[in-house]
Amino acid sequence: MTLRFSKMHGSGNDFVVIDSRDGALALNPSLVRAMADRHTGVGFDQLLSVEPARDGVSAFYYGIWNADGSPSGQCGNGVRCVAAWLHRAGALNIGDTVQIQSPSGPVAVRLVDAHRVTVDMGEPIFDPPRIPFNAPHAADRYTMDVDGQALEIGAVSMGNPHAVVTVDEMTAPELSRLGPALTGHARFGEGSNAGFVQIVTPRHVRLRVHERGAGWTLACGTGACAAVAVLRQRGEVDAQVQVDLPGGSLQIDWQGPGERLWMTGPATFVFEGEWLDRRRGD
Ligand SMILES: N[C@H](CCC[C@H](N)C(=O)O)C(=O)O
Repeated sequence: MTLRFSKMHGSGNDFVVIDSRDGALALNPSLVRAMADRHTGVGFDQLLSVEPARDGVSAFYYGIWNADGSPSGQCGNGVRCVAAWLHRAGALNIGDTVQIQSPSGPVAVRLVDAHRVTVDMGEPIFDPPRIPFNAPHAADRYTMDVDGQALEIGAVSMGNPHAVVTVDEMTAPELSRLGPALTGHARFGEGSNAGFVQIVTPRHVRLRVHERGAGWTLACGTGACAAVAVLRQRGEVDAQVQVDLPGGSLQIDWQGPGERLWMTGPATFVFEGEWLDRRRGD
């Protein structure tokens, strides 16, 4: 079996994008894990499949698989790459706005240029059962035991679950322990992406994310959205925030509760390739 793919990244969060607009692609966790291997496979944080829309109104559907083979509901850096991929495939023009269906619902993308995309990510979700996060009611912060340490977190969904922790130092050594512990914390029923955010000014933050299903990544688009949503709900950042991640910067715009959140950032092509899957002997 051979699979053609595009290798892309959004601020260093890297992807394999596969064209399944004919709906023929049959992925499974073991194939995803094999392709994700950075020694014996192609290597990626997530695999994204471009498929026919399933809701009858979006232009396309896109599927999201983490490197460990688990599915996700949303991928901020990934949907920007899908938009740029569609432009390169001749299916989307610069300046156009088009709705793309994700596993957690539709988002609207607009090509600013061939390598920069703005996404209407919808409204952040703070209602615990919809994150899902185990709490009696929604709050702008929760204190919980993480690996023996009392940690104050924010919890929000951007179509996928996020925990957000404010830190004074991005290089704090305990982050390497707290990241995985928070990602697998039992209060997040489906796991979480764990973001550690330092407020530089109300319009500028730094962020590192330990992603569910992928580990520490160079950037996380929904993580940037989640961090701004949590901090803005607390009144600690402005409506427009630059989020600096290890792999690059994203621009997040959110007026506040009840409003939709917008993310703008890059989408970069790296190479085109063909996956020669010899595991089946073909
Ligand atoms: N690891 C995430 C999916 C990818 C999110 C991230 N790469 C982004 O850009 O939003 C999850 O399991 O929910």
